[in-house]
Amino acid sequence: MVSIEEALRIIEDQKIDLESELKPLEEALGYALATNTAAPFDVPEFDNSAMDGYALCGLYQEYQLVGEVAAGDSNDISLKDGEAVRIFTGARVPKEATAVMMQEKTSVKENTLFLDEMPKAGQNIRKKGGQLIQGREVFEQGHILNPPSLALMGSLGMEKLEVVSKPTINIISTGNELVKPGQPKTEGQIYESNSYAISGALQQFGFQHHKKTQIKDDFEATKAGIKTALDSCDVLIISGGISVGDYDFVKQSLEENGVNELFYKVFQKPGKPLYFGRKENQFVFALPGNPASSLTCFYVYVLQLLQRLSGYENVGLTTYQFPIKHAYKNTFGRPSFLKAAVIDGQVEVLDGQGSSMIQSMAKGNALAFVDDGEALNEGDLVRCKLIS
Ligand SMILES: Nc1nc2c(c(=O)[nH]1)N[C@H]1C(S)=C(S)[C@@H](COP(=O)(O)OP(=O)(O)OC[C@H]3O[C@@H](n4cnc5c(N)ncnc54)[C@H](O)[C@@H]3O)O[C@H]1N2
Ligand code: MOO
Repeated sequence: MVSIEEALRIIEDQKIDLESELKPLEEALGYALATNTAAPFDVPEFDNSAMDGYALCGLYQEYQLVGEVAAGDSNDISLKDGEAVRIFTGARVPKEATAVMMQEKTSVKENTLFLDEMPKAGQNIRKKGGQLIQGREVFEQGHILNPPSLALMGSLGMEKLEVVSKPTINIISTGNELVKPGQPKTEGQIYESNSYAISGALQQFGFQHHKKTQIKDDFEATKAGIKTALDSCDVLIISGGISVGDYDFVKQSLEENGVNELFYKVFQKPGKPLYFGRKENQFVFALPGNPASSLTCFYVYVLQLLQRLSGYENVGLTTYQFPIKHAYKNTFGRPSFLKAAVIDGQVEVLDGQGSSMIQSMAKGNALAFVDDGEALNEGDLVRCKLIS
């Protein structure tokens, strides 16, 4: 049995080879850049107007109007002192322009433009290179592509990006008692639900599973199912069958498939029988079958590895500290990740902390960490990971 810290360190210490691929912009969200990126040209590439209005040559309150420039126009109007052109947001500002005045502060009589106030030099002109200078670094390798990053790369004309590949993930659920939702079930059977939590949590963080299978509690079937799943994934996530019962065949089946144990059992609640192993460059998590245990282990351990395999530098859920709304003592005999709700900056530990209880986790939004035997008074700070 290892401590939570030891388990996390073992995951962190794994040597990992990253691979990269070209991704179209539309599919690159959430990927880490595999290379440094420099700006191929200045952004903006030319001085342009920040307003619909008039581009002015010289600083006066009255101008002679000599034409119009719309966004996308490439014609070059040259202005003389005391002249102005009608201009629109994003349109190229003539070289000689001193400022742009927004149209609400102007009036036009015949060909003469009158301003309500004196313009200021440079006003409402977005300067060439104001955001990025050609050749300078835009993003370092490892930058995670969020929506504004995609916009920026698009504005640099980049259609495909060299990104770190994400791992291929397979899911196996084990248990004779499990029936797929929508199918008839007999007494003693339950509907399979862990795989939906895992595939949902994968999607929540920009991953997706490749194949999902269900295996009976049978040694040969478990061994064969694991072998098949390992044929097509980088990370295998198994739920159930990892404890010490007579029908728990996962650990032995992993060994027989050449997977080396890196840790088994963590001193924590929920999720004590968590297993982590490796076979060359493939990783296996066997999550305890209890629904709250398997999902908690995903958030605390599996996510970290998936993000590292994707080239992320900062991995896992951030830990925040919130004052607790009520006194609480952890009497479970193990350090605990408690189902909790963070509301208005305060954390409430929810009823229904059993490892099989998923409804409290579904209604909450956080895992609150309380150490073994720790007694908290109202207002004490609690470390929380926000899960939704
Ligand atoms: N003698 C001991 N018994 C148990 C121990 C122990 O230390 N000694 N540990 C308990 C703890 S803690 C946990 S957690 C569970 C984990 O057991 P398994 O990983 O072997 O899980 P199962 O026995 O297969 O299932 C446990 C529980 O969860 C339900 N389950 C399983 N898979 C699913 C699924 N895909 N969807 C919905 N529900 C699922 C299953 O029906 C069981 O109720 O072991 C304790 N026992
Ligand atoms: O550790 Mo188990 O996950 O308490 O139920």
